[in-house]
Amino acid sequence: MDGKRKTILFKLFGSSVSFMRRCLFSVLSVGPVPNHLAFILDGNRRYAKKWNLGEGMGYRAGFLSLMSLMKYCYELGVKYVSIYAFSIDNFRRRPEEVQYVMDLMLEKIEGMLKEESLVNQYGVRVYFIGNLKLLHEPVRLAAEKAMKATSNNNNSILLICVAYTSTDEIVHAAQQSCEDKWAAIQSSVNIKDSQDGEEKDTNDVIKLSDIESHMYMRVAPDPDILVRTSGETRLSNFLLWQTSNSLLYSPKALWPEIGLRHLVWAVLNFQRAHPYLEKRRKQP
Ligand SMILES: CC(C)=CCC/C(C)=C/CC/C(C)=C/COP(=O)(O)OP(=O)(O)O
Repeated sequence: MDGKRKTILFKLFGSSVSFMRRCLFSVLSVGPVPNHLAFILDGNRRYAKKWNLGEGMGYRAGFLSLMSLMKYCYELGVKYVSIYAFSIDNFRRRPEEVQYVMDLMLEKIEGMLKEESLVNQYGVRVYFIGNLKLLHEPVRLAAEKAMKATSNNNNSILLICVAYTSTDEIVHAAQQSCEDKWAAIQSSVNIKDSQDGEEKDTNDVIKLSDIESHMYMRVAPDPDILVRTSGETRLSNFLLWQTSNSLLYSPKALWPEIGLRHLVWAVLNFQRAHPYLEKRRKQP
């Protein structure tokens, strides 16, 4: 078969697969579609080992899976996708491994800024979530640039958790809330001193809403589903505050092996559990 025919056949195959996927999503959309999916990308190094690849290739394969899954999520109508891309604990890995992931991130973030990228194709707004000061400088700058460049996109939201752990997020939010409260108390004392007026209500109790308004994840609702690949059933310090009513799904597949069937299975399970999850959410 000559090259031209092969290309035509390849394109035909591609468009019929995408047509069937869209039909499948139309059927799935008859039930409730999750608004927010969160993923722990586990098993990249094991994938590389399994296929005798260099460790770095595991991460590269992981990035490709991430792109396909994001595409499926947005086609299905999921508005928010969160990923655990690098935890604060991951900085304790071998320096050359950390450097490899940072270089890969830099390369991929720069790719996101290109016009033909998935992010621009689907109108995705990107947030980098976490203690960004811990990132290598070029990655932090690229992350800030990507957040700014996509700030007018509003079809879907991608939250990339890097230099993130839940405990760090909670401590940060608690510290910020205390600082705000302290500043409010100070300013009310100053007003009282200068005006010698009526005492202002300076409630010095920190409320749940104060903490929540300082969480890094405040820009998104709580996840409906949390997926952790490679059969692990631990949360590993990811979104501990936000997942008390999320459906947890832990397929055996390593992250680079995750695909459409896992997404469909997760959504079907969510739809089955939906009445119960909704009831839990409405409880005060
Ligand atoms: C720009 C952007 C979002 C890039 C993301 C790139 C990417 C795939 C990062 C994954 C990093 C990571 C530490 C995954 C955990 O798997 P693991 O290495 O712990 O695998 P293991 O469980 O087999 O050891």
